[in-house]
Amino acid sequence: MTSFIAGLPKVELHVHHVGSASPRIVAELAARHEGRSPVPADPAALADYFAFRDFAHFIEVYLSVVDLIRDDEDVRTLTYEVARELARQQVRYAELTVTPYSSVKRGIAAKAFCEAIEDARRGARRDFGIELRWCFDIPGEAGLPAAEETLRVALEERPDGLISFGLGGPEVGVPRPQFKPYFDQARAAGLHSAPHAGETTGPETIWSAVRDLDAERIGHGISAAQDPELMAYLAEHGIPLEISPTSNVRTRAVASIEEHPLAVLVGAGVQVSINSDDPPMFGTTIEEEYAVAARLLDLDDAGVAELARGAVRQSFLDPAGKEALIAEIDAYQNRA
Ligand SMILES: O=c1[nH]cnc2c1ncn2[C@@H]1O[C@H](CO)[C@@H](O)[C@H]1O
Repeated sequence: MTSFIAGLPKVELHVHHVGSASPRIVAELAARHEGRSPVPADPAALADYFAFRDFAHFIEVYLSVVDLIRDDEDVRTLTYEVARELARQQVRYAELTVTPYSSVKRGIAAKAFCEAIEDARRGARRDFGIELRWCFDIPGEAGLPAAEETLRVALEERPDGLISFGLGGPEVGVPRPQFKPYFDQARAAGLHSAPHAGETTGPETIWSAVRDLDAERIGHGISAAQDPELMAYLAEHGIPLEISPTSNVRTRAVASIEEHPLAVLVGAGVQVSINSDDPPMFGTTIEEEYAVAARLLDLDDAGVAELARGAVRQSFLDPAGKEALIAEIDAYQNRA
């Protein structure tokens, strides 16, 4: 199964930009800012630094890594290296969650930021054969000013790879309805709606994401498992959940892998994709997440291939791109 997963052509629908920086890259950036950052400059020390007490602690640590990214060259290198690591694991297409607000606030001009990620996108296609798209997310903890700025960068810069609009960060104390006008404008401009909801709060946040933000896909959404009516709604309306099992354990949203609700959601007919979220921070990879999902769902190789096909169908890729990827998965599964 491990080698089947390793060779399987895959897509990633929920993976954060800065959260994907490898320990080597994080340590290199930390060394440049030594004495001015809590992030250790030794890759070996990062594993301890990435042990999270709870979700709030995770966000605190995440933002300390964001703080290491100071100029557009950092953004270019980070993005290109993230793509290299995804492609190495046979990820053919990834929708990367990018938070322009965090970089603009730290002094990187929006235009330079967007040029850097677009350079990396073209370079990654040329050098690694991977297609990247962007989900620009509002960091929820920064509230409406962040929503305003994220929408402005999305609409004014409109990088070619931009495909969706998101909302991340903490959910407690960050009600979703306040973001409705921003999602409405993003949707009107042709962007897909893919907010986080129900990662650290209950099903009511997912209902709100669906009703107020017109969500077409939900980041995490695991608390839907507590609400049969919501699961039926998500199944009926074809609103998939982007699931990252290890992330939920590492941020302590779920007490243990055995208690992860993935099987409950799938049993209720909800569409799911399997994703890595912030792989080095959670000590995981997309390959490992597929292995965990196979265990939780008791899947054989054919079942795992079907998970990968489901993620392609749920992606915001164009129909021809989806068809090509599904054909590639079929060919891999049926290889001699
Ligand atoms: O699992 C996650 N849930 C919510 N936000 C996350 C997660 N991983 C990374 N971020 C990132 O946290 C920042 C602060 O809001 C945002 O940049 C968001 O993309």
